[in-house]
Amino acid sequence: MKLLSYIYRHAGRLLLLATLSSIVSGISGAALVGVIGKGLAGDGAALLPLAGAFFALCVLNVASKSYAEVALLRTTQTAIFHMRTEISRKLLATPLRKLQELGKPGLLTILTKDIDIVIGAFQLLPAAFGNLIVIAACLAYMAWLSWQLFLIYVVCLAVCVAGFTLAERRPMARLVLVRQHIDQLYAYFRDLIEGSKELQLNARRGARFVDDVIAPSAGRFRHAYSAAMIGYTTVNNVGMILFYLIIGVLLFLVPLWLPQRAEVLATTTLILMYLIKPIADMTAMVPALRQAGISMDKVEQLNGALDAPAPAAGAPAFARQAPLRLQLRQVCHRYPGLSEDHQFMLGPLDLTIAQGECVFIIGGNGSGKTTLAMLLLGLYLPEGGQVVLNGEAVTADNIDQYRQHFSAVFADFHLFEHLLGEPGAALEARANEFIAKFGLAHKVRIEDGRFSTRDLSTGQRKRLALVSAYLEDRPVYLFDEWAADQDPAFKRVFYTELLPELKARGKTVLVISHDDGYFDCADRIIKLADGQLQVVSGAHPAAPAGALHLA
Ligand SMILES: Nc1ncnc2c1ncn2[C@@H]1O[C@H](COP(=O)(O)OP(=O)(O)OP(=O)(O)O)[C@@H](O)[C@H]1O
Repeated sequence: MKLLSYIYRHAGRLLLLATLSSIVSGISGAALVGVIGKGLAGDGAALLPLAGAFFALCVLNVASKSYAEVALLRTTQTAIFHMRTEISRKLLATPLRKLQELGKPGLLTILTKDIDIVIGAFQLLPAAFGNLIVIAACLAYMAWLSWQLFLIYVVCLAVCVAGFTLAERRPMARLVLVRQHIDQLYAYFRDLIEGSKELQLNARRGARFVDDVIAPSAGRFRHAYSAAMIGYTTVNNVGMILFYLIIGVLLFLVPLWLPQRAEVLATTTLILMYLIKPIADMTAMVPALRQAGISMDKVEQLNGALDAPAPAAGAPAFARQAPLRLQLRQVCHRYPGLSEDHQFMLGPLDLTIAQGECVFIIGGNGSGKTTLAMLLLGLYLPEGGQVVLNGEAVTADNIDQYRQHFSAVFADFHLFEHLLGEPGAALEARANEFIAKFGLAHKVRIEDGRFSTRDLSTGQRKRLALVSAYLEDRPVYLFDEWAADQDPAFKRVFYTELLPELKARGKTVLVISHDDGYFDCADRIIKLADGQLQVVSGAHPAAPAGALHLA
């Protein structure tokens, strides 16, 4: 039902056309059975018109069935397209903290496995839909032939469906369990792929990971899946036996107390035989449709969790004034810890950064440098206090606009294959210039708006990430331990040439660094310790007096 309503929302018109042609196909199919039944009754005089009706119905049936299948295929593909693009857009609009809380493994399982399962079911829907229409048309024809037989048949069928629904409860519960095991198993697979170096290096550890972690999880999946499918197979087979039983009752027992004309009995039997395949097909689809229902719940839960409120129209804009003035006022951020006493708390911090400053953020591991960077970049909204740009406070409504002032290369950066800028020769030429500037012209170039390769060393890939950041040409740059993977020569180029160049272009540069040998390259140094500003040195002439306060 959820699948159908999703399709209806995204391709309602096509679904309507598909439904109409399926109805024509179903009715013509049922009429064909009727004509065959009449032919079997053996009235010689009527044979010629019957032959005409038979061939006309054949053509109508094939044509409407083909159209319905094509229309349903288009409908389901449209729905699949919307599902994939909608969820990607929503994901991008979701606050980073929320994504971090949802977790990469869970998100990936939903985006890949669950969406694939739903897509698989979407692809079954055309056949399911066609079968439903055939069943409905055949039942209608049966009712027209003999309402008593129809009533008895419908009552028997309803009892069977109720029995099926009851018997299906157990395998259905197993399917829910299967989905939970998939989550766990996929998280372990991710560990296996990302930790393959460590596991290959130590054969014993690798074997233990497979034997003690993956095998039990895969075993739990196998057990639950087999139990679910065996359950469904048993229920389906019992259902088919019951179906034959109903045919037997209608054909041999009912006429004993409710005599029927031979022609009616023959045609009814024909209809029931004709219905065996669509009904068997429908019941065989049930496990896949149930799995899709469970996956659709996951997709909808994710959709709900990602339901970021759209930025309010008329959100306060940032004054396009130069120079930019960035302020943190009593800003704080908290991460949950093992217990209330072990929470990490950054701030409250007060800080002002003026345009053209080169500020180094230093401090020990876990002191809060990256968290401060996330707040400055607008990737986290502060839990307390305000981030203010040019006198305008950053809120959920204007945060997207705020972020457009920054470009960053994170410590755990992601290098995109595509440049993702305004396409054109100018962008490619600038990118190639930067590649040459960063000493990679012999390794990589831009082809069709993308890097010719990303198979490079970590330090080289980080230089390409810098190319992407340079291309964005934003007023504020943030580099989180960018130089950590660079050789001494390029590290020096970064601190003594690239940073001053950016500064000379009027850019504000924020650098998270542990390279104490280059701290003198900063206009100002901010030191964090356990989430608090500790030591501040230097003051940029552009920074107003008292711009920086210790919390
Ligand atoms: N997603 C998270 N959930 C919970 N706690 C977190 C999360 N990210 C960071 N922390 C905690 O917040 C604190 C500050 O982390 P942060 O990454 O800001 O430190 P850092 O100064 O950048 O460290 P490093 O130099 O090691 O990169 C750490 O104690 C860390 O354990």
